[in-house]
Amino acid sequence: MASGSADNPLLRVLRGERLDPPPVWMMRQAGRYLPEYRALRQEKGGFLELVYDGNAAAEITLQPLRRFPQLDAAILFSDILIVPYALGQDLTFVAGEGPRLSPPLLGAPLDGLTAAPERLQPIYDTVAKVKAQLTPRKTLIGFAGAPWTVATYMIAGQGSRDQADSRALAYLDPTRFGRIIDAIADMTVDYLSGQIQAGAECVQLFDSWAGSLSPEQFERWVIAPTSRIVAAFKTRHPGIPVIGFPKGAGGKLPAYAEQTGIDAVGIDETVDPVWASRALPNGMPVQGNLDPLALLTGGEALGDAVQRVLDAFADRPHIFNLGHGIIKETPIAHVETLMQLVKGR
Ligand SMILES: Cc1c2[nH]c(c1CCC(=O)O)Cc1[nH]c(c(CCC(=O)O)c1C)Cc1[nH]c(c(CCC(=O)O)c1C)Cc1[nH]c(c(C)c1CCC(=O)O)C2
Repeated sequence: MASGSADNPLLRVLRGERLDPPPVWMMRQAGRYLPEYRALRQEKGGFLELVYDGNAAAEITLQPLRRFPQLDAAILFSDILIVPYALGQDLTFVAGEGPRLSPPLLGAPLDGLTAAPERLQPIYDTVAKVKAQLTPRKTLIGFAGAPWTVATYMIAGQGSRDQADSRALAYLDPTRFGRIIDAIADMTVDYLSGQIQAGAECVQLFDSWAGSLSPEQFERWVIAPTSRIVAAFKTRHPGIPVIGFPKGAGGKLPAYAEQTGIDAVGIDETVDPVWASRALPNGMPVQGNLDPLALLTGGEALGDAVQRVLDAFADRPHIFNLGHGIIKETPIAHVETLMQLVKGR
């Protein structure tokens, strides 16, 4: 099933080739910094309405590629919190406040939820719609949240600054916490697999809160469940690349890269790319790590920051990306400049 990567830059790099210029995409490239996204969101009412409208979601997935022809990949427009929704929690997005999941698992048992895997089906339809409209040179990236990050939302019922409730539960009742992690991991394997069957060509696991765990807890709740997901996924889809993005992992990145079975590792903007290039396994593709604030700011600082990233990864397979999602106030003109800086005029 390792479909033709011959003329597809992102897949070539994910399979270990170095390309100059590198392929480029941006985390959160479909979203609020684009006026065409804001217009559709206004029209359809809310974020979840967009995700569950296949035509709208496919259109939003493709919007950034229409505007920036240099982009090498489309990332499915959806959200990591669709998995908790499929596990039976209610999901809403409160304007200006972010996501809410109920009941929060801090006060309610997991087995009180009724799994609803049919809530994933519309997402696969979106994937198929996007795939049908993409040229073979552009890669379609599927994604899911990693169990630790998803668990922090399920337990608190919303985003939380330091994930304290989840970290405490993990110490207090590791058996109960482990059951939550396992339920997320199982659903995630099905979810990623469904995206591949529908036409996605690689997947990324977002572990946005990996940075809040102590080394032992990181081992137990980031590395171990990620390894299980990757192993199960690879059994179903041998040869399909997995990108792992453990945001904030810092010095724990080499262990993550070596032990989880992922094919490529995403690094955030706090990681020194020169260190990362030396410390990460030889030949492993690295994705990152322009500071989203440099992109927001633009000007000379942006040019310098882009060059530092390109230089640091000159000797290994590299996928140019931001260290985290694009900030919604980022001017379109700065993204155009970034594309020219990475790809040459
Ligand atoms: C933690 C997390 C979430 N979602 C995601 C993460 C992990 C990555 C990260 O750390 O940024 C991942 C995500 N969310 C979204 C995508 C789509 C694809 C893409 O990257 O372009 C992806 C990959 C769309 C979205 N997901 C969300 C929006 C904004 C919706 C809107 O207001 O229009 C988009 C475009 C909403 C969302 N979704 C989530 C939050 C906390 C919020 C509200 C805060 C915010 O608005 O940024 C959970």
